[in-house]
Amino acid sequence: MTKHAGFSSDEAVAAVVAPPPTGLHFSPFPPPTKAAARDCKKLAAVHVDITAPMAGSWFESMKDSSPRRAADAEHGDWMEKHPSALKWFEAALGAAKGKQIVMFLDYDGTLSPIVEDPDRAVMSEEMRDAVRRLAEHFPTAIVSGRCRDKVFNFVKLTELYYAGSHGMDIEGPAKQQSKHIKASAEEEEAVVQYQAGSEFLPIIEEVYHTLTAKMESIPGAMVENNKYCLSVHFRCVQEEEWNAVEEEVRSVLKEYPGLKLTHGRKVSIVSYRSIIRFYMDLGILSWRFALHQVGQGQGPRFLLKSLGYAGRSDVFPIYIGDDRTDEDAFKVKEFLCKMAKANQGDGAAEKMLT
Ligand SMILES: O=P(O)(O)OC[C@H]1O[C@H](O[C@H]2O[C@H](CO)[C@@H](O)[C@H](O)[C@H]2O)[C@H](O)[C@@H](O)[C@@H]1O
Repeated sequence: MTKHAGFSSDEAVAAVVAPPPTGLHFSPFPPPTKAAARDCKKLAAVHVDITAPMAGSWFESMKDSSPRRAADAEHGDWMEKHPSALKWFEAALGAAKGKQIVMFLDYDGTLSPIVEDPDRAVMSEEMRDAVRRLAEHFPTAIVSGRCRDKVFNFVKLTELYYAGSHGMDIEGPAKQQSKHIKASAEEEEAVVQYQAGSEFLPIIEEVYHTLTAKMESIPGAMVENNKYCLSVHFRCVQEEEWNAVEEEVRSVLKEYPGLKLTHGRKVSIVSYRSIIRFYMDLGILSWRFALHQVGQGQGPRFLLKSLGYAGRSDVFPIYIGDDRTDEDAFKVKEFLCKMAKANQGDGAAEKMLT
């Protein structure tokens, strides 16, 4: 498999949002694995408690976040736990039949190769063309941890939705530009927009400066300002120094108890809400609630609403991503499915996700 041909990638973990379980609208798809069930149970432990002492497992888990491509036993084990959704491609096609597909694509590591310098994570023309063609057929959103402007500057396709800063900052095409939205004449000029948590911007900015100063003493470490969240990169830091990076980040965050810490691929992400909550707000993950009418879903379900698909049961969202933050999204999806099956309301889900 070519790393960046089409939407497949040896490193990518692609998730196809499962149709509703039996008794509601659909049967489980793809078949749940034991590993997936375990991951689902670990949901509450995904985010880092910065007041807790640094666990030794942090280091191992960080190494795992950039899986090796070599076909060794460790890699085989990783692949077993993270099976490619392409295995179920035919089944996915079948399950999507007659439904409206909505595409959610991660940027780094999915549309662009992982590189040492985040500013050089350029997307190929071939990939841009593939996304362009995809968007001709399905409403398509790019979901990224990067700030929205930055990811737009990489992708440069005006017909897409962009959910930057893990969904805290969303902008869609003017409705007249989107063939997927049925807009009234007055609405045609309107640009779909959503920003949340602007009151936290000064704090994020302050922490950005503090962390940047702290990282100066660690060769290779770098802080990226993604507006609503920050990424502390350590891809270019010697492995022996990774703990130093983590300790510095945690010591700064102790002064800001409201801020959350999440880990991606050789990156520590600082945000004012957990990434899982970002995705809840984005609406991808409230999908099941809309589908099953189990609860009201407290997130704005922004993208789905603006596309006019909220509450519809004939929609088939597909989310493709490669990072641990994307895995959060997949885990929540599994979790919501369980909640739906257990017939518990949104309130319970929200409580467990906070
Ligand atoms: O959720 P994502 O959109 O995947 O955001 C996660 C981080 O992606 C970017 O960092 C990753 O890609 C870089 C360029 O290839 C690489 O150098 C880095 O090690 C990766 O973690 C982005 O630069 C970060 O801001 C995001 O947090």
